[in-house]
Amino acid sequence: MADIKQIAVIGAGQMGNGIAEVSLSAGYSVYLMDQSKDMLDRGVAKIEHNWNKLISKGRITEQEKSTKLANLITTTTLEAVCDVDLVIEAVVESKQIKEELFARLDALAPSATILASNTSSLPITALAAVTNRADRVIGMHFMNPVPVMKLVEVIRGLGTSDETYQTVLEVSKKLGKKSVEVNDFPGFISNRILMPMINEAIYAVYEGVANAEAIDDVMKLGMNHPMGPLELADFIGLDTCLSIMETLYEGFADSKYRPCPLLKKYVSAGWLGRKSNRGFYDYRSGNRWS
Ligand SMILES: CC(=O)CC(=O)SCCNC(=O)CCNC(=O)[C@H](O)C(C)(C)COP(=O)(O)OP(=O)(O)OC[C@H]1O[C@@H](n2cnc3c(N)ncnc32)[C@H](O)[C@@H]1OP(=O)(O)O
Ligand SMILES: NC(=O)C1=CN([C@@H]2O[C@H](COP(=O)(O)OP(=O)(O)OC[C@H]3O[C@@H](n4cnc5c(N)ncnc54)[C@H](OP(=O)(O)O)[C@@H]3O)[C@@H](O)[C@H]2O)C=CC1
Repeated sequence: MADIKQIAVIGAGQMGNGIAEVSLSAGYSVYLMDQSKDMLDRGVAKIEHNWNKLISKGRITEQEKSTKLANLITTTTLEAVCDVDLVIEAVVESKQIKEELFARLDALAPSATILASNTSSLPITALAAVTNRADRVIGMHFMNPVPVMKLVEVIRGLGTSDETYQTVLEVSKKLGKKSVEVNDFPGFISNRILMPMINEAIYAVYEGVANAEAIDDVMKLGMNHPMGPLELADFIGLDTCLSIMETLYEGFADSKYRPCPLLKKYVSAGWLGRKSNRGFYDYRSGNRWS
């Protein structure tokens, strides 16, 4: 099993900054890379905000926060981050972008480096196929919000070695997560089950069965879900939800996964949920409407 000391996280969006946060808290040295300086600044601000909350609750000290922050390096240059033991990719859910990135990572990183993807649904085997290290490519699928949710789905590509799998299990454990082993099929377990429910809730809005609030209330009050499916879709990001549905639809060639036209419409309008302040709810003035 490889001894992991340094982790590079690629993509500083909501998942990337969460993965960086838990990695720093577990004592790893972390590089956080994004193509946008603004996203890096926002990512670090979110990590500091979370730690400030923990300080105010007396769970960590200012000194502990400073020590963890000293182990973080941010950069917009991929070349600057590749000399690490483990890379965790968390860029947008696009097969093309991720494959291009994995090919570049393979060219830049030492041959022993493990390349993990936080993809929600895309085939790990196909990402591995653009590299020359299929045995060291694996899925490491965290849940949102990363600091709170206990699960990591660990997805073995066709060529993932047992050593890579065991190393990633050990890292997940050190991050305080419970791992579940999953084989490489579209949407894995989590999104094969969650996303059709969200898509069905969107169909219910589209067909005028009820408004978003009513649908969310049914699932929260009737089924004890912490968030209703539409609130959760806004939280995940409607662009990500659509990409996942498209992967399921294409991957299984089954019409039961057809993305709802209303979801497509919202994404094409730039209504991406919380991250764009508008989705099934309006977050622009702290106001929410469906
Ligand atoms: C799409 C994919 O590929 C996979 C996915 O991730 S699917 C999405 C999976 N995630 C979910 O389903 C989340 C469902 N929602 C929830 O579990 C809850 O609403 C929630 C945990 C997000 C918030 O919980 P809540 O009780 O409504 O709010 P709140 O009281 O503010 O927060 C509870 C705790 O979480 C913490 N928290 C909430 N959001 C946080 C965040 N973004 N970062 C860090 N901590 C956070 C709070 O600080 C609080 O901590 P303490 O209990 O220690 O004080
Ligand atoms: N949202 C969720 O609930 C979950 C998402 N995931 C998965 O995690 C991944 C990230 O999702 P999420 O964090 O929500 O997305 P976000 O949109 O919040 O963040 C993605 C980040 O990646 C950056 N980025 C895009 N292309 C590159 C690149 N080539 N190199 C470096 N950075 C890049 C984006 O920058 P810019 O804005 O400049 O393009 C953005 O900052 C996706 O694969 C998603 O499916 C997994 C679990 C849960």
